[in-house]
Amino acid sequence: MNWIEYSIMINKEAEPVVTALLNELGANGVVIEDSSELEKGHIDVYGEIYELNPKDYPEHDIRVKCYFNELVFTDSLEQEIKDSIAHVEGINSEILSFSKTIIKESDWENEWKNYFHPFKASERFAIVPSWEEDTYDNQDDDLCIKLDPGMAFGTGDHPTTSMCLKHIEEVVKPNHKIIDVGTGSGILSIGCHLLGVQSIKAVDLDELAIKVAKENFEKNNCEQDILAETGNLLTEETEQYDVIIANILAHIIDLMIEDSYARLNDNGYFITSGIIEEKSDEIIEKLKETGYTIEKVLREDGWVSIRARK
Ligand SMILES: C[S@@+](CC[C@H](N)C(=O)[O-])C[C@H]1O[C@@H](n2cnc3c(N)ncnc32)[C@H](O)[C@@H]1O
Repeated sequence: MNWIEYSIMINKEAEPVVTALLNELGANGVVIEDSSELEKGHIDVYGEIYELNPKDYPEHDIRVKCYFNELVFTDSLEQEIKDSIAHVEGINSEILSFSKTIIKESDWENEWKNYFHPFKASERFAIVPSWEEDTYDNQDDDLCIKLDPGMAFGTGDHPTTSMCLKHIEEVVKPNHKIIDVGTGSGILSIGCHLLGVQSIKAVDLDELAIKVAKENFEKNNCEQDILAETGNLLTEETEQYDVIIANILAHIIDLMIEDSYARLNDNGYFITSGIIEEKSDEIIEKLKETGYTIEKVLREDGWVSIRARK
């Protein structure tokens, strides 16, 4: 089976809404190539400054690349993507353009290897792809999440994920019981496990995500402690948790706020992310109305992540 790499040129301001839309329309993996990255000095995990390859970046604005299984990427889906993005508020139609490439299954792994290198996602967590595991020099004693991106969202380089990792490293304790809703690659569950948590449930609506998450749990030797299964938000949950994590999208998080409150123990944490700036006040208001105290709000590149406390 082949994959479709769909590339979309957009203006920077539209990035959060466009990536959110692509995730909603079923994209498996979204990569952002930002021309302004080329101008920054990048420091690798060894503290060395390195240069990005200009070939991988657009000369101006932002290129969003997203990936679809060729069987689902129909003409009507392509049209729906074009129409939805053309109607995004603030989209610059002079910059907007679309292009499509077919990636053979056999080339897929190498394609990711070009993009994906070890990096620090937060104070304590580093993300290390399996093919660089043996050569990674862990000078800072980072907690290393071994990850191959596969076809599920969650490589740690998206601000919505790294902001969750920042909340997690601040509040999660080994005795906590945790549910990771919309686990994707399983990255946040692996992070919790590295902090010593032994009771974790990871759910996702998407069967493929659960398959990839399980593979990643095995790579991190935590498959014994994490129960991974398909599920829709918290609708089928009957147990109580100390921490509920959900990096999805504002309108989906909205649907689970009341259930999250009911499923949390007193003083428990609800860590949410995937909320675009424009929706954050609405979500914060609803969290407060439900009974939560807002403990910390992180913001990055137009995305907001909220830590609420019961
Ligand atoms: C943005 S990704 C987050 C992945 C990972 N947790 C991270 O932080 O990088 C959102 C995930 O939520 C899943 N999802 C979307 N709607 C869902 C629902 N109603 N119930 C459970 N999972 C859902 C998607 O399949 C996707 O894997």
